[in-house]
Amino acid sequence: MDGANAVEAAGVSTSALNRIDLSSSDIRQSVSLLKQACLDSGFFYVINHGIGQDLMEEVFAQSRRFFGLPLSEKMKLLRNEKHRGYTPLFDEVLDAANQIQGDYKEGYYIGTEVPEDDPDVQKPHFGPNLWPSEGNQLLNMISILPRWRQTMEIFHSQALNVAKVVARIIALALDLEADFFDKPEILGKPIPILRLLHYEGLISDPSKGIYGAGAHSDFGFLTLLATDDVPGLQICKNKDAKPQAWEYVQPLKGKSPTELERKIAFIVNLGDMSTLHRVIGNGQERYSIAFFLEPNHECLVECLPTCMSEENPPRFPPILCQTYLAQRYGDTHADLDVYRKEGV
Ligand SMILES: O=C(O)CCC(=O)C(=O)O
Ligand SMILES: [Fe+2]
Repeated sequence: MDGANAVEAAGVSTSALNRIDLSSSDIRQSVSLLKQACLDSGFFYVINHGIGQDLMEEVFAQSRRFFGLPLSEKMKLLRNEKHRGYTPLFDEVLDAANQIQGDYKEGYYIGTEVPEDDPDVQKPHFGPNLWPSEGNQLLNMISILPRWRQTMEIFHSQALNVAKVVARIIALALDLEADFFDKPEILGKPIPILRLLHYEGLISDPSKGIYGAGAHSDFGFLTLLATDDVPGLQICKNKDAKPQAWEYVQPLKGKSPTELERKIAFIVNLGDMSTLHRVIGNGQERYSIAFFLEPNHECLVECLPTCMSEENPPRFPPILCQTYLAQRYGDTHADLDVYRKEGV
């Protein structure tokens, strides 16, 4: 497969991931490429995903505008207990054992808009979003961030569609019916989380425990990741190897067969089962947009029927999606009391 042709770049090899073309009518080929990619690393590119380049660039531009605001303004939109809003530097610690301070990145969480009068608002991760133009009296954000909410809502909804299309190919690759994950109890009311990320121009130093993002696997079903042109994402295919070998995943701009413009491809990784990955800063500022698709709160996450047998029993006990997410978010994010104590 492509991945075998790793090329050397600045001392760290680059993993050439398979590309799944969502506009292709050859579904068998897509399934086979996805299956190979998942057996190899769980990472692949999705090209021709249908999200227009203009929208993609608008999301990056809006993200830059938001993170460019003074910290005092961003802190007014500090993440709440529903995990919506701004996460400052070091809020997340993805690899506590190897990091001195936490992730050298700031972020912004946006989820499904669930109004206060909707019964679902009781559920963790569900609630109203925090929007920069709202609840902020001191700064007239509307003039600074025009169309911010609109852009994010459109992207959130289109990314969810892309993720669901990818989920169908994953189902086929697992010898399941294409709509296996579309069942009401699995992706009927999923938890789709958009996260804008900004890495300042820091040079990481693994020997000193300084990382853009510490080594981790994601928490849910699958992640779509769009990045700017600055490299930084690295994967480690064998977490048990000593020493661990890390390879870069390069940003990819795929050429659409029907359009001349260059389109940003998504890097996809299979959530919790994904290969360990991290972000290494090279001194350049970097922006990325992550979209995490997690199943319904009450979905029982358990070994799939086609992935077990008598000789190969499930490796993990079943767990409710919301229980697992609560554990992982709790383990990796700062306690909000820290900020209360700081008087935010
Ligand atoms: O910014 C990136 O390239 C990766 C981010 C990531 O892995 C995450 O947020 O889970
Ligand atoms: Fe990740």
